[in-house]
Amino acid sequence: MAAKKTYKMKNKLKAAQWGIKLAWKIDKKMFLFWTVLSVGLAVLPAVALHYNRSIIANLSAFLSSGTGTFASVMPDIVMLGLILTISGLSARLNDDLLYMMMYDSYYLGLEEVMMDSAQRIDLTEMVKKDVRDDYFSAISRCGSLTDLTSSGCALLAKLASIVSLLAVAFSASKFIFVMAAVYIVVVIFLNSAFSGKVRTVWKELREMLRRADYFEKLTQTGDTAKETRIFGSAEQIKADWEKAYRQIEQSEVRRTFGIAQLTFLSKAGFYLFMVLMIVYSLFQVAGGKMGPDVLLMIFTLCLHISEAVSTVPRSYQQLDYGLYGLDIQRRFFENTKAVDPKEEQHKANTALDDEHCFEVNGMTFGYSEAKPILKDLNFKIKYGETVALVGGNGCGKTTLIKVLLGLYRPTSGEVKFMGRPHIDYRKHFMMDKVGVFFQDFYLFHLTLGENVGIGNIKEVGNERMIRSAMEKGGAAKLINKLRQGLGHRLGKQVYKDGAVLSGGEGQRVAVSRTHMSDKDVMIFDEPASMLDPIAEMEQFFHIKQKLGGRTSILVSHRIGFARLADRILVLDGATIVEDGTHDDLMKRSGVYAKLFREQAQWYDNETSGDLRPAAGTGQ
Ligand SMILES: Nc1ncnc2c1ncn2[C@@H]1O[C@H](COP(=O)(O)OP(=O)(O)OP(=O)(O)O)[C@@H](O)[C@H]1O
Repeated sequence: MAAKKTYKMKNKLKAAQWGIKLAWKIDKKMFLFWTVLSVGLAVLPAVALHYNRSIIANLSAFLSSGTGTFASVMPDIVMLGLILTISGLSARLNDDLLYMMMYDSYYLGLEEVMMDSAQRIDLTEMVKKDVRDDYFSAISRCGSLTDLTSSGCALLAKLASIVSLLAVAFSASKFIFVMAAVYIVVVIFLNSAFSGKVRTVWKELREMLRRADYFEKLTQTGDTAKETRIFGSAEQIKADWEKAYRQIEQSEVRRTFGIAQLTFLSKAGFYLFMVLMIVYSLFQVAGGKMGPDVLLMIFTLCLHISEAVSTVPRSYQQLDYGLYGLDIQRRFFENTKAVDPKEEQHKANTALDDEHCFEVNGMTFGYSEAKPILKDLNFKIKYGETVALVGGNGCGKTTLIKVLLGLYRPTSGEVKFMGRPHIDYRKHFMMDKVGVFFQDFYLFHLTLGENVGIGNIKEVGNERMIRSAMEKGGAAKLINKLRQGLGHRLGKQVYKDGAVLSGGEGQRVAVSRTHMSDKDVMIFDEPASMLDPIAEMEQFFHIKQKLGGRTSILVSHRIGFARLADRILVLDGATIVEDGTHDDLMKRSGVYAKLFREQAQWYDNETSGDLRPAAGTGQ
């Protein structure tokens, strides 16, 4: 138990250190300005109280016995006004105001840091579910740095205020000082005990809210409505939502009850403290040991102490919550392999091998250690060679492409690109050398032109190049079809008038994006799987032209596309079972020849209108 507490405390301290360093890097002036101002304003009430005592004595002497002139008490009146104004200002500078003032710098600053860091995370890590969960957990807490800076600043100010008020209390009465100190310790103890409990409940609550939100949206969004309506799964989903919601209610009750208990105890403590102080002071006045000026000062002092102490819980909880989020972020970014920008400068920017573009030696890869998707692969691809990857669904073709591109690191063995492992190159080396079409392409909510143009980011505004790429990718007709042509935005999620493209149209746009780039290595992974047969042939024709002399890798279930290649690699059972030219593999009568003959049969039968496979058709 004690070890667990020490571990938690250590992590909190590390998170605080990490957060302060980050805040310092993002905007140190903001941090310094508000800290100095808050602490400065926080000690002013104590200073004011100190002077207030003599001011009150002078004013009461002038009012009750006419001691002095109006002009002589004038500075005291002005001073009293100033003291009241400062106290008011000091009270206004609370957590909410600080959070608001720091929001722009630290909330948005942390979001930027997250976006930059995410770019450097190894994709092999990102496909792991626990890493992805941790990542979402980290990025959904971008307020944690603002929590730390604003509540940290507020707590520092409160601490300064309490210490300075205690000093004044000490000078007025030792008894008052001891009572105030006891009161402060009790309130702080209560808060630290409760805030841990409230945070645990809040953590559970977040998970439950996420789950309930998921089920709630399932029955309501257009994307899933067709499945829920046609298959009648809405009742099942609703039951899951109700279950998640019931858990939320129970959790909310516990959280609210915890906060109510804390508030009650804090308030009760405050009244008890005030009553004790007043009774004590009245006895002192009655006994002639204390003047009315001291009584007034003690009363004001107690109010100030209570105010400072009563707002500590909120700042403490916010700070604690911020540290919790920062600790998740710190651990995620410290434990996840990422490229260090400093290391970049020492990396290579030139190829090492002038014969082979890709070299794969004993390479094994799996999304989880237990189940390799690719096992002990060995092959080389020469510069200028066109290689087709062929194999059934799920055999690992797309995965192999991603490993060849260095997006995923092999579990064992090695992959070299132009003579070196990917990790040895600077980040931009691959981007400058490779143009790729992924079968799981993504269309951004940008304009049609930009969606194509980003294939060659330097030419993103070059309309002539975009139009030419769209001709080759078979997407040119879209320019006239969409009301705003190249300037029309895609996607309905973000823009009201965004265009929704069909699967085939989207694929044409994504292939056009690949035609934008003019790279040494071109990779096409199922570029025509959603196209009608004529468009498919056109696509293959333009790709063939594009390949001219470049190193290229083609993936397609259409054997006709594979025939564009100089060499064919057949994947089956996690390994390469055949490697050779079309003619070699047909002679071998293995997996490739079987695939080829089966596809040819269906084509022959389709043209004859008979869909039963015909026997004996072949090459
Ligand atoms: N991100 C991922 N996380 C876990 N497993 C994955 C992931 N992506 C793919 N897989 C698994 O890896 C295997 C190979 O997938 P891959 O997409 O490489 O096959 P493919 O040969 O390209 O298939 P297809 O011909 O259907 O496109 C599949 O069994 C798939 O379930």
